[in-house]
Amino acid sequence: MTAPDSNGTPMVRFENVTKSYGSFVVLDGLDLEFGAGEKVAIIGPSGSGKTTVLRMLMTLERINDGIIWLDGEPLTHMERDGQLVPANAAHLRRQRGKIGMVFQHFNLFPHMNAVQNCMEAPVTVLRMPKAEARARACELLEMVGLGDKFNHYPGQLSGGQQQRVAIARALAMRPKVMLFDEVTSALDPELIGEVLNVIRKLGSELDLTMLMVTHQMGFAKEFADRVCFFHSGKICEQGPPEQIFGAPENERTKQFLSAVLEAT
Ligand SMILES: Nc1ncnc2c1ncn2[C@@H]1O[C@H](COP(=O)(O)OP(=O)(O)OP(=O)(O)O)[C@@H](O)[C@H]1O
Repeated sequence: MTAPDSNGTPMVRFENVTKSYGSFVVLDGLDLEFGAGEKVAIIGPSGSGKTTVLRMLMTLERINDGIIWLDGEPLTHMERDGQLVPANAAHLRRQRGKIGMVFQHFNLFPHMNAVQNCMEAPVTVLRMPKAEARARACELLEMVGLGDKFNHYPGQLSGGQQQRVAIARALAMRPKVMLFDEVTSALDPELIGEVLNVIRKLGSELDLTMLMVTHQMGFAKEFADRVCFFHSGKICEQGPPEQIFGAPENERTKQFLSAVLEAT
């Protein structure tokens, strides 16, 4: 189902990944691939492990077993004396820069304006010259429709505008993969559309691998090349949106979708 890149290497590969908190197993031997440029929606009930998949990919926490690969290189591991060993903090930091993540809460720096928010990581992490980082920030803010808000501080922006700054900020690191974790959940209903429009635009204009945990089934159906339905830390069913939403095969998928669609 994945769209491999020209070398046939998936952009992301989870290989037998397990994540536990104490005795509670959240991801249970997960095998999963995402192709270069692929748009994937991750859906499933609360607590099924959707966010954990993104957090493990972002290396925000360590996995207990297995390995995650990014663009053919070990993400969670590093090579030492010809062996793959768990990555050290410096390796994780370097790898993390290749992945952009946008969260439910925008987490912008309140004392920085929109341009400064987008410049901060490229300057401090990538050591990008300030003029270049500023030009890139402006270009990205234009792309997310905030060309007239360069000097606005988060407190002067609506939730939807702040989330669009957060998207521009993540893109400023030139990530290979963008992760979106319920990015519209904290927004007032009338602001959701503007953020989804930006994601739609990025999907059509940039050749980025985009993984999205979402409860917006309508958007998932329209946007995703593939939908993965999670249940209890495993993929229960996956396939093109027309299959998952139109003719789901698994009983759990059917139950979940009928409950969600009934509630909307
Ligand atoms: N730091 C943690 N410590 C202990 N348990 C955790 C921790 N983080 C997540 N969990 C548990 O792991 C399970 C999976 O959480 P996760 O956030 O991945 O689910 P989710 O599918 O994204 O759910 P939701 O749709 O509600 O966000 C949940 O039962 C959660 O309580």
